[in-house]
Amino acid sequence: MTKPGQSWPPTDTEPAVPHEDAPAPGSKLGVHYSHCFGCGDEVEAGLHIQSSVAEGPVVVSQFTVTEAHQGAPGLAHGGLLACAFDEALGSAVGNLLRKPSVTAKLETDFVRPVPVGSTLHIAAELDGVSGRKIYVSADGRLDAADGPVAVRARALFVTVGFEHFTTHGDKDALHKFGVSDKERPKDWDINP
Ligand SMILES: CCCCCCCC/C=C\CCCCCCCC(=O)SCCNC(=O)CCNC(=O)[C@H](O)C(C)(C)COP(=O)(O)OP(=O)(O)OC[C@H]1O[C@@H](n2cnc3c(N)ncnc32)[C@H](O)[C@@H]1OP(=O)(O)O
Repeated sequence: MTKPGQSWPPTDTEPAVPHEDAPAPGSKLGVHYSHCFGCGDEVEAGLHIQSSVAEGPVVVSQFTVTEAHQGAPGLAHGGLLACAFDEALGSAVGNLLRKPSVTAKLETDFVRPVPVGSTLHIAAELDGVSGRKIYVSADGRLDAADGPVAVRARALFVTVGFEHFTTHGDKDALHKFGVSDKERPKDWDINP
């Protein structure tokens, strides 16, 4: 998406201001969908990422690499690491801005190998908003919040209407996300 040295975000943006109903710093974030490969508790070989809100427009997540996540023997698969970042970045966008949004572009830099048994500490920060476009980036550190950086990611999310999920996915998507028609206009900004 961006070459080394190119500025980020790649366009003029407004600051990303958390929604007034966004969970407060310190809040633990629950599973957004039990069958989500990133966070769902009903996906046995999933990533089981756990996230919470930090200070600033930041969400911190932990992902522990298991044998189910290998590429090379004893090492995490790069595509699964990208998946972990998609989830962590999406969690920051969805929970802080409370706008239904999807990943349009995801860029990852793999800086160090990530062994099975290690825990990635991912800090995802909202970098700016330009209309429907939300720019967000993250660092993943090995085994501690101040450990060495193993993976970096940058992404563009694009805000969509809830019909994106009900039209292209499951007609009961809203219900499965735990978003009721009644709360939707108040709690979710769907007309950016
Ligand atoms: C999941 C949300 C749940 C919500 C409710 C519960 C919340 C719980 C809280 C939180 C947890 C969430 C955790 C989830 C984590 C995982 C997220 C994923 O993996 S999502 C699946 C993968 N992504 C897709 O399947 C998208 C497929 N693509 C599309 O549907 C479309 O292409 C879409 C919507 C991205 C854009 O299509 P258009 O027709 O609506 O809009 P156009 O005009 O094409 O794009 C808008 C702007 O974005 C730019 N843009 C679009 N794609 C771009 C790209 N690849 N690179 C650069 N710019 C791009 C365009 O140039 C345009 O910019 P200009 O307004 O003209 O300045």
